[in-house]
Amino acid sequence: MALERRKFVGTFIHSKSLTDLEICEEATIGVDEHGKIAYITRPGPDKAPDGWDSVHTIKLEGNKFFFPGFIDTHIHASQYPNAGVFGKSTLLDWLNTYTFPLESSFSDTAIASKVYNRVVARTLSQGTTTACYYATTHVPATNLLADICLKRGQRAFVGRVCMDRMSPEYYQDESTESAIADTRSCISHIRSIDPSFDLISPVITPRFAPSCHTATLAALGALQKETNLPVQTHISENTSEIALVAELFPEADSYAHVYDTAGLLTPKTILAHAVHLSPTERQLIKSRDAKISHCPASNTAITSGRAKVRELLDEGLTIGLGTDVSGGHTSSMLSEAREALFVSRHVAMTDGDEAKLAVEEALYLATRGGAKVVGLESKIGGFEMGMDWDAQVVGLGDTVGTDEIDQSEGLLEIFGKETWEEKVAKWVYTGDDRNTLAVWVKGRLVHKRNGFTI
Ligand SMILES: O=c1[nH]c(=O)c2nc[nH]c2[nH]1
Repeated sequence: MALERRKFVGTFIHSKSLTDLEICEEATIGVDEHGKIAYITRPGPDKAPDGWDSVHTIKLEGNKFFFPGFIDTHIHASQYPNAGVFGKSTLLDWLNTYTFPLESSFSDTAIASKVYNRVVARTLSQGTTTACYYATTHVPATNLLADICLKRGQRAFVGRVCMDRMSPEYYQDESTESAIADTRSCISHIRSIDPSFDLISPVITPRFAPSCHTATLAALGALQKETNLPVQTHISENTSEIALVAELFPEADSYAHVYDTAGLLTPKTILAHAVHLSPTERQLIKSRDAKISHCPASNTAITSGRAKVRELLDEGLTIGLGTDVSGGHTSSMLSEAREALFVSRHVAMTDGDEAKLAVEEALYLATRGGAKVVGLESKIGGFEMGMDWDAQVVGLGDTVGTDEIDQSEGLLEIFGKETWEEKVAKWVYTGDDRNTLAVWVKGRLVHKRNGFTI
């Protein structure tokens, strides 16, 4: 879709590295007709190239700033109606009690349409510009999710879930052959709506090792080799699940080894959770350059465990954040970043202060880290020349005036003496989607909060 050139002026904040959050005041970014960053002037008067003088300008003032869009590296779109509904369950009983009954209802595309439209609109409004979605086993509903992401403009990886054992009879693939045929059918559909997978990409999705026969895992590994598509699955989330994997795959040395044997541990593989990995598994994952989606809200909610993110980072693993709705209760990546901060503090209570993540580290994981996890680090996750304009405007509200409580929505308690670093910390710890005023994906405006003018 042809776009107009635009200029964005004001304060830009993004991660340069895990520990370096760059704050650029009085800067200008020019975005071209293709939604790409064509030039950056930082800081100081705009040094626009020829032809950019009369371009529409979006200028931020006060406690507002541009921030890269969030990248959710693991979210079950179909489970969105269950967000917050998990009782006291843990993974295996949670799947049977809450998850499989809901997912199976997506044989009805009217249900799928309602849920998928809602989750895509909601996550866009929360600043998620890229999402790695699990759908369900149903081909029509999975294709519909891809259509909805394309129509609403969210960058997405859409996975048709493969599961042919250890699942209820009413909700599982008939055979290895049918799982592969249905997966191919979704790949073809996505190719028909987005031929170069520019915005929407298929992702090969074995649910997790226990729900796939060895032959199915191997066939999905072969499909990955044939197509070079990304893979997403779960690993080492919960101790009962790990025991089940050992029972079902007695020949395997470890959970990670099961995926490796099937050819599913690749540089394009996203492994969600990774809470209880052994040192040997970590080494194997690193040697295959597979990626990890850390899901702290879910790991807490369904009591899976506390992933030791500092250790994983120190070992050089590539990590992003995933909301894991509805194991996780929130679809907001801002909340997920906060959960990552708090879980790291719980780890610190036993392992020492070194385990604590800093705000800038959590934001890195939610943006640049996520971009690496989904293999798009040259395109998204930061503000660099040639990158796509996947961005959000964050507004914290005006500095507080009187001791009356201001009832306008989304105002944070900014007293006026805060540095930008402190304002960002207030956003991460006390903000929500009311602070997300506008969102763009590849230069296209995909969400604007009522009352915000651009
Ligand atoms: O958090 C999770 N959510 C799921 O849907 C799932 N399936 C297998 N393992 C899982 N873990």
